Amino acid sequence: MITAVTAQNTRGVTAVHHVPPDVVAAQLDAVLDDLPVAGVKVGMVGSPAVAEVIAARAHRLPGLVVDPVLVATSGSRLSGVASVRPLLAYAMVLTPNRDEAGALLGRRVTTAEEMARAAADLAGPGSVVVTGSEAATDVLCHDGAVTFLRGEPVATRNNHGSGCTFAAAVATRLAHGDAVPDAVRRAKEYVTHALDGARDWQLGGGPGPLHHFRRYA
Ligand SMILES: Nc1ncnc2c1ncn2[C@@H]1O[C@H](COP(=O)(O)OP(=O)(O)OP(=O)(O)O)[C@@H](O)[C@H]1O
Ligand SMILES: Cc1ncc(COP(=O)(O)O)c(N)n1
Repeated sequence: MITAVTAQNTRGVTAVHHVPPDVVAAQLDAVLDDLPVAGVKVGMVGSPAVAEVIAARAHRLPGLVVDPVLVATSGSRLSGVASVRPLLAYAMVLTPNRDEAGALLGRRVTTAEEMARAAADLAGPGSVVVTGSEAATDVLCHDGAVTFLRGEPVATRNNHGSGCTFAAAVATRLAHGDAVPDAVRRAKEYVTHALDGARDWQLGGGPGPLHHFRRYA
């Protein structure tokens, strides 16, 4: 589903065109009315009206992973908190990074303890992973239990879309029937592998992408 068209490269976002809510609704209905949807990942939403369109169909969106995209790594604002809030109650897994968790809670989320508290406070019926970016330690709150997921930090500047990749991989594993903790663990392994595969790429003047198809290379 296209919710917004962005003009961006490794250095920044230069334009955003928001797709009208009725067109987003039509895209969703076109798929839901015809195809067996097994998993869904929501990234940049763009407007509260589009969030409402998605929320109104939440009962038809299995394995819903919500990545509350607010600001691009390059610093450009992509969405407001009001465009994410209507979806929180429906997320099977919510995947904010520290800044996004902080914006949703209205407080600083920086340290490991703050990440753990944020994951617990954001978790409701669904689970939450607060991601730790280059430190590679994420915090999962699932079924009321908080777990630290320690990864292997990859020394690279190519991390454009690491959070989007992670959330999409979680949704994919859920669609394959994994339980949430397994889906999150496998998604993290995939992201680490994809980051490592693009470690030395020189693409553009800013942070480049991950090697999503490394296993097929
Ligand atoms: N340099 C790195 N080395 C290892 N793991 C990383 C690195 N950077 C990010 N990760 C992992 O990638 C996943 C996505 O988290 P991250 O915090 O980067 O998301 P994000 O900030 O929302 O990403 P983006 O906004 O760039 O899409 C997490 O599992 C995190 O630990
Ligand atoms: C459409 C869209 N969605 C998400 C991101 C966040 O990714 P990043 O933080 O790596 O810039 C982005 N830049 N653009």
